[in-house]
Amino acid sequence: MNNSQEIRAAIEVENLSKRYEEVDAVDKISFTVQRGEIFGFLGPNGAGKTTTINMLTGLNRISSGQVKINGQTEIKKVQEAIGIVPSESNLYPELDGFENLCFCASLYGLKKGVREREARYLLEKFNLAEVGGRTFGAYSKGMKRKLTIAAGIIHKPEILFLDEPTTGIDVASARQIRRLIIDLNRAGTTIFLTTHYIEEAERLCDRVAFIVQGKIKHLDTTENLLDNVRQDNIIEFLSDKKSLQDKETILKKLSAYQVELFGEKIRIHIDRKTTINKFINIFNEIDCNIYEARLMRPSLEDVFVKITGIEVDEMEKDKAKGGR
Ligand SMILES: Nc1ncnc2c1ncn2[C@@H]1O[C@H](COP(=O)(O)OP(=O)(O)OP(=O)(O)O)[C@@H](O)[C@H]1O
Repeated sequence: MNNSQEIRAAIEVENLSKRYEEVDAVDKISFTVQRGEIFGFLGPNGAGKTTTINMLTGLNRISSGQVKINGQTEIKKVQEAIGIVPSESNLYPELDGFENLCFCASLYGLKKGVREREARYLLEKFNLAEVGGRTFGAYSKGMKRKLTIAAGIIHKPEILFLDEPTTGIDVASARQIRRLIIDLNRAGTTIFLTTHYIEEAERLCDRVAFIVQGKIKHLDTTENLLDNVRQDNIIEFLSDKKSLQDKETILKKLSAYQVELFGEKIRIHIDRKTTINKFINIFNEIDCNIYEARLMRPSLEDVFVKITGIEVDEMEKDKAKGGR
């Protein structure tokens, strides 16, 4: 690794492993997170995401390998530079929201005036001002998650670790949290997050590592991962039953393409450069009515399934119970 890479790297991981008695929870993983990135660790239950994040933040002992945060191997020396948001909240149920935030800020040595000001600011920013005086134990799941994130950033860390930030919360709260993550990143925070929601990784992350059974199966920019499957674009035309009666003529006219006809729909597999004008002309020639055209873009989900062979429903169903 050359010097310029070293300066830019927020997190460097080399051959990191964690072995529990029976299980290689994390098995010789290596990756680097650059300053200013949102880096996602995507994998099914039990893949090793939490174990990894815990080793990166000093909460779990490393079996072998090396972690550097801001070039430091000793986590204590960079404690103030990092913020940790665990998947299960670590806040005190008997303290109210404001007190919890002030307490976390005191752990980082913030003075009373500063921590109270920051706590008030964050309660406001996270739409929790009204419940700032309510005990944490009485918060809803979404409120708890937001306050836990607020607690993780009260000391303005350079690098934020988020373990499953939107698991088990409703759609609106999940969307708000994603917005907050993007805002934090735009303000300069490097983000390392774990998720088993592919859509979340696609929306948020600059780069994504697929982790399965403790190993990184693939690591690339979200753009490159999507490029893997974008050659397989499909355009779907909505027609009507009468227009689609003469299937043979339609298929003959479109014989240069892979075509599927079903119900009132015509699906045509195209490459990225194909425009839809030519199809409209063809449909006009054969008196086929078209009411709607829709480009069906493949998603990160398609890439994930292609690379790991894991069906997404399997991966997401266990944790989907709480709704998002
Ligand atoms: N304290 C422990 N003792 C023994 N095995 C453990 C321990 N913690 C985790 N494991 C095992 O290590 C593997 C990885 O677990 P980990 O919690 O890191 O996965 P994960 O990807 O975060 O999963 P999830 O999405 O379900 O939280 C699993 O097989 C798990 O059973």
